[in-house]
Amino acid sequence: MKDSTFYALVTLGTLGVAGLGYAMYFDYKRRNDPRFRRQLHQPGREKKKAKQQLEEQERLSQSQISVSIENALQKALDKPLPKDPSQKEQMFMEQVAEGERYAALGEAGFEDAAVCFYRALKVYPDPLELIMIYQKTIPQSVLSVIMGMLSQDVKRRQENYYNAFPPEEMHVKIKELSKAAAMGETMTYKTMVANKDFAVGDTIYTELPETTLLVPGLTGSAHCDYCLRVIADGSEAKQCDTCHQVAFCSETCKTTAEEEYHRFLCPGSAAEPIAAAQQLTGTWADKHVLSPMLIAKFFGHMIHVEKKKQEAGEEPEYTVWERLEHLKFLELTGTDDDAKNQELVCDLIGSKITGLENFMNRERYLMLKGKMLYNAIGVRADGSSCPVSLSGEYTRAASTEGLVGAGLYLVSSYLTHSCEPNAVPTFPDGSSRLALQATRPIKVGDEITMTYIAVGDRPVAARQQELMEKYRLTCSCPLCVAKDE
Ligand SMILES: C[S@@+](CC[C@H](N)C(=O)[O-])C[C@H]1O[C@@H](n2cnc3c(N)ncnc32)[C@H](O)[C@@H]1O
Repeated sequence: MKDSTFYALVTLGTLGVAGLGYAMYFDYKRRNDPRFRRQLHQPGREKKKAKQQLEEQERLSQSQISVSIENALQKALDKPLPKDPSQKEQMFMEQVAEGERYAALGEAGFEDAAVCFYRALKVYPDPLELIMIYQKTIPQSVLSVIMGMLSQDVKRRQENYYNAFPPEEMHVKIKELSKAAAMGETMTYKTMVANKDFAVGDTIYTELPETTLLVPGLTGSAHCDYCLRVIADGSEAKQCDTCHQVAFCSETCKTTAEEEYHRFLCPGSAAEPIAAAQQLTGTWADKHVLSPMLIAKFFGHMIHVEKKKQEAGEEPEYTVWERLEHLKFLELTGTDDDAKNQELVCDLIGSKITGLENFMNRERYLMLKGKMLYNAIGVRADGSSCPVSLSGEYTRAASTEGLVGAGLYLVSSYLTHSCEPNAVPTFPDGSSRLALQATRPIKVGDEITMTYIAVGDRPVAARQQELMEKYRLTCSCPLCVAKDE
């Protein structure tokens, strides 16, 4: 059964608009969606109106606009927004009516009108649709202020993002570093630094993954498909009642997996197989190509998390999508296989979430694949660390021994590679819960590093070649820089 269109709109509104930033999404649609472009640029009367609006916009000096944008945004954000859907609806109606009253006063009422319309936009499930309605119904000067508020709001959110992420209790910060790299270059990148001193063996933080994937061959009965833990001998593995192809270590893992992703990905019963799910499982099990399955699981997880927050009336500061957006990714050129996998993922998740096929276009699919390949970390069940290495695709890999799967971790993704790292991801519970352990003394402000590849006693050229091929990075770790000089 499909989830309601309203829920899908809210979810995709969150993903597509709040997630990417209204302005970016707006701009993206304008460039890529012909239907949207047509709606924006309607001929005849609309063109004339647009010209008048442009002239009006020019009349307002830049300084006037920017002052009023700052003020207006502050006013709009000063009062908290309701959380309850019916209160939101009521507030929406009130703000639009009030905005219209202010707009009717002419220029003197434009700032207050923009505040009201902006607050209405903040609670409307599909803000993009509302902007399109505003375009046809409110004075252009007010719309200009609203669009300015929007980009200012997005900018503020971007700037503030790392103030509250990672959470304080993890004792690390994300900082931008510039440093000398090989061959005299300077590199600037985001990295994780310590917020306090750590001794060798200390656990710096622990982190749960957003999504995980078991190595093919371990599914079925040996390991829990949700937390990757070994299912102990004698304990009753709880298999999916329909496909019997995945097992869970507990009823909780089974229920959570069902809610988050398995309801999309279950390949069905032997009697009635679901073709797309079977093919996706085959891509992973036979070809060892991990990204389609990771993407599908991640999507299921993200929609589940956002839906839960909505149901609980929580107003998350940032969505899971926004957090993912902040991670770097490999820019990839799509292959025919990618196109097929994108279709499979859309078929599966789109069968439950209306509108997903519009959201999950080629560009976004490749971006997600690039995020997974760049950031996923391998998981071992026995307490030591061993990033995954697969035949077709890879994750950060120190060695392939003891591998049970891969996970996407939003904080640990920021760990920089070093050929002589000061930390190592470990999995002390035997599950995918990651505990980052210090392997050297770390002082406040020090960059925290892990190794993405097998270092051993390999020569610098071999390491650099692998890092370039897999991560397109020229390693600036002390070991590589020293060897280059
Ligand atoms: C997976 S991301 C790590 C997090 C990333 N710094 C970010 O901003 O999200 C990999 C990127 O980090 C930087 N990086 C990681 N390890 C590095 C190293 N040893 N030397 C230089 N750059 C490195 C490069 O910019 C690389 O493209």
